Amino acid sequence: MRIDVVSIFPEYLAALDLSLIGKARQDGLLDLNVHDLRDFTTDRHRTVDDTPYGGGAGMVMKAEPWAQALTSVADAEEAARPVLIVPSPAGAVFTQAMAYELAEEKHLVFACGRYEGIDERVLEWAGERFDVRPVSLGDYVLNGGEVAVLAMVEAIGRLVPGVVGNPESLVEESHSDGLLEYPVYTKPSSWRDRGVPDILLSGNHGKIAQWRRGQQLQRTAARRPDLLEKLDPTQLTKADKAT
Ligand SMILES: COc1ccc(Cn2ccc3ccc(-c4cc(N)[nH]n4)cc32)cc1
Repeated sequence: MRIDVVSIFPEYLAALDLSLIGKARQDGLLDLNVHDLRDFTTDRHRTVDDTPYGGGAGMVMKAEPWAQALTSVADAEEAARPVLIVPSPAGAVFTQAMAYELAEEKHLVFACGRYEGIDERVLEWAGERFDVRPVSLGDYVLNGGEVAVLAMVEAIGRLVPGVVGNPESLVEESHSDGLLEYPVYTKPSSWRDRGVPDILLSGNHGKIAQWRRGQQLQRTAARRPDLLEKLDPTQLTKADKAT
């Protein structure tokens, strides 16, 4: 998978050189490139923003530098249009289902806005070359798109085959089956007078799986009842319903 990120703070994305995503880049599983939007300006001051039409506080990101930057990353030979993900407070909320879907794409481009956002005409213009997706990280306000891109690249990148050493670990995790994950424990078995649930020490893998599933359902009901309502009834077994 090829990933291009455009930002006026490319150093913000340095975290993508680390850990799992960093190793995937070294291994050639992710062809990840970060671009400085200011490299696509033509004036001496490398201007990327200006005052908003209609007035109001703050500045708006100018269209032309974005058009130059996006044109330079849109590989003309590509058969399918790359997906252009534009983090925005006004976007569709990013979910694990979206991460799975985007992990299938060959080329993702992320446009990190700042200030009060990007001139809307960029998203309209980009629609000819890209599958444009405004995406929100959640219902809270950030100062720009970079934090959202770090989160999305990690969530998507880890689903690309070969990135996570043991694909098994992707199966039983929060949101992969629509539920929150069960509690986990490790040595020592007694820590500051707190023990580990006996079932986990029993070696009875069937009972352990049953207990873990029950924990998932209890946690989801307590912390995220909205997820339970979304569950397809066929995803709940008779035993689940008895929990
Ligand atoms: C009109 O309201 C606002 C307009 C812009 C901003 C600052 N800003 C500029 C670019 C940008 C990109 C993404 C986000 C963002 C995404 C999520 N989930 N929260 N905030 C914020 C962003 C704040 C608020």
